[in-house]
Amino acid sequence: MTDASLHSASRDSEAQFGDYFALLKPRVMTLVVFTAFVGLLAAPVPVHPFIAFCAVLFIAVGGGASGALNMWWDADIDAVMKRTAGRPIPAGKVAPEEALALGIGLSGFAVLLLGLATNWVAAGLLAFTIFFYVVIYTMWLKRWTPQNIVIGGAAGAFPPMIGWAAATGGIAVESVLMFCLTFMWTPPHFWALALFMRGDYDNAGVPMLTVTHGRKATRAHILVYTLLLAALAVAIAFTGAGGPVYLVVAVVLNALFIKGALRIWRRTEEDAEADNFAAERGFFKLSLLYLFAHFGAILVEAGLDRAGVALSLGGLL
Ligand code: HEM
Ligand SMILES: CC(C)=CCC/C(C)=C/CC/C(C)=C/COP(=O)(O)OP(=O)(O)O
Repeated sequence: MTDASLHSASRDSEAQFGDYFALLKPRVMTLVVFTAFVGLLAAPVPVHPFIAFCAVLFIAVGGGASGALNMWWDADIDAVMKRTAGRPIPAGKVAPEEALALGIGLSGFAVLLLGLATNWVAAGLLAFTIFFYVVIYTMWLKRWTPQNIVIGGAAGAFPPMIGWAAATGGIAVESVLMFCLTFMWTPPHFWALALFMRGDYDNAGVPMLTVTHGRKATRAHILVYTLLLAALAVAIAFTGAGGPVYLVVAVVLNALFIKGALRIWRRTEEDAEADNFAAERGFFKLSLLYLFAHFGAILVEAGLDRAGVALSLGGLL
């Protein structure tokens, strides 16, 4: 924290439910929760629908709580970035200590109830993910190194492993592959946004790659990570998590993603200024579809596997 005064600022007006809800970063968490949901349903262990619902709910609450803690700690930099200046704390709607209390309270609630509803491996992973995002990424890496999101991306990659652990009580090759896919996806996802958010991170003094190494280097980094991601994403088709449907989705989306990354790499700042970063904005949107479609395909493959097992069992009877 560089500006302690923000952390003790008082509220301008009465907070509404929507202001507290906004602290949970609900839009980002939808995709996070979807990956956890896929991790849970892709596991080869049937889970009672009510337990599955509770598990996904508690993972969502834990994720949201980590967002509130991130906003509490980052209130000073959020206040100077255009994209985040309207968030509940810098906007004076919610007092920092309220966000802190909400974040800690919901984190404890989510971890405890996930443990009681499923098992303590899943609850431990959820606690570790919250810790990683809040302490390792937000409090330490984000303001220290341009590798912040490469290492910190691990936080966003754990949810499918939490889902899988909720169903099985453990960790498996498939859940580690889902982690790796999300982990490799995070840098291109975020750096595309950093390119078109231009001055925000400079103004806030956050050492994002765009600030420390410039936009040209960031464009090259996006391309390299996209190529590595594509190799991994297509290889997953030939593992227990993949299959023919996944392969088609991965080939199509990775071809589009590589095309987008190549286009971004070739562009100069003048090209980007001329069309207001259209290619970079398009690539960021494509990144969201990319992850959603890959996890959707993993879910379909798990469903097909189960249908196959049911059919062969039916044949035996
Ligand atoms: C450390 C890793 C990550 C970083 C630094 C990052 C950064 C960001 C940022 C700064 C935004 C704009 C957020 C805003 O609207 O205020 C964003 C948007 C988004 N991110 Fe990420 N992200 C990361 C990981 C993830 C993960 C793992 C997921 C999902 C699995 C994800 C899903 C999304 C979604 C769905 C949006 C769009 C939200 C909207 O529509 O407004 N992100 N990301
Ligand atoms: C289950 C569980 C605990 C899930 C956590 C998932 C997780 C760590 C998601 C990270 C996504 C995210 C909002 C990054 C924003 O980075 P930032 O904080 O630097 O972005 P900002 O500038 O928008 O605040």
